[in-house]
Amino acid sequence: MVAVSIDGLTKTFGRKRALNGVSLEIPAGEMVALIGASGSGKSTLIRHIAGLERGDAGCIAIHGREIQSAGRLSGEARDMRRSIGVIFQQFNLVDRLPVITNVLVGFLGQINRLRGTLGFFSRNEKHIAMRALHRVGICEQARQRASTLSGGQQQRAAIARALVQGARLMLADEPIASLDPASARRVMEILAGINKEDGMTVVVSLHQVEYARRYCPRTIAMKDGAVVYDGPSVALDTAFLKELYGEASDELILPDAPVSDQPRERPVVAIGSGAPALATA
Ligand SMILES: Nc1ncnc2c1ncn2[C@@H]1O[C@H](COP(=O)(O)OP(=O)(O)OP(=O)(O)O)[C@@H](O)[C@H]1O
Repeated sequence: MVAVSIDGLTKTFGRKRALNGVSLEIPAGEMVALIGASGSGKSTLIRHIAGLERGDAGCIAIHGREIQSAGRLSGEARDMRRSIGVIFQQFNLVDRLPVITNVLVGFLGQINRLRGTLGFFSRNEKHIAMRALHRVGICEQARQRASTLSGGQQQRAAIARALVQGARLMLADEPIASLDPASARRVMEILAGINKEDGMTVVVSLHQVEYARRYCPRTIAMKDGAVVYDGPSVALDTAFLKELYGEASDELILPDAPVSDQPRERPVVAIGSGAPALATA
């Protein structure tokens, strides 16, 4: 089963072409990193996959169902969003509410509106929410206000909410950008664990390539709204990354990136060629 299928997606904001003919497929159960310099189009792509933004042209299907095509959202988009968990850099929790309530919000698409508005959740729903918090390692903080959690804990609560939602596809937009290295590793380990244990498809945009290499077998790199690399993360070499990130490369490239003649095993799109090039293994 293909989790995400994108064909010829284009998006322009004013004169800025944020997405330029993006086409790609992500099989269900993969964990994929999305990398690229600031402004390359990562967040815009994630928002389109999530059905939160409409493209100008092209289409996107999630688990074989079209969520948008030629600038129109499908009538099923709202329903489909339930199977898509989205995590943002800024956690998107309600600060004044307890952590457990924030996680229970994940049920809102599944229960009737009145019950959701009044905040009546069943024993079983509370049990599921506690299990999700246990899974991300913060069940002891369940009764605390969300605002009292550390950044890493807040991000873990956001992941728990996506689990409760019953998502099959997790889109994480720079989930570790504002975390210290230890918290960032913990969040990435949780995402990798969910991917391995539940077979959840995970697409995660990252600034630092080190995390892509460590946790994601596949990396998609973007530049100026286009996919310029799609292949194994281990094959990302220093020369390519310097070209991808330009001046920012010193901050973003892992120190032990392999040398440029590292063998590549999968088809890649190379910077500058504009066309897919089959690299040799
Ligand atoms: N709502 C918007 N209105 C106008 N321009 C936008 C909008 N959203 C994105 N853009 C522009 O589209 C381009 C891609 O932005 P996007 O946020 O997707 O990049 P990014 O790779 O996620 O960057 P970063 O790593 O800094 O978050 C940028 O030039 C950005 O300014």
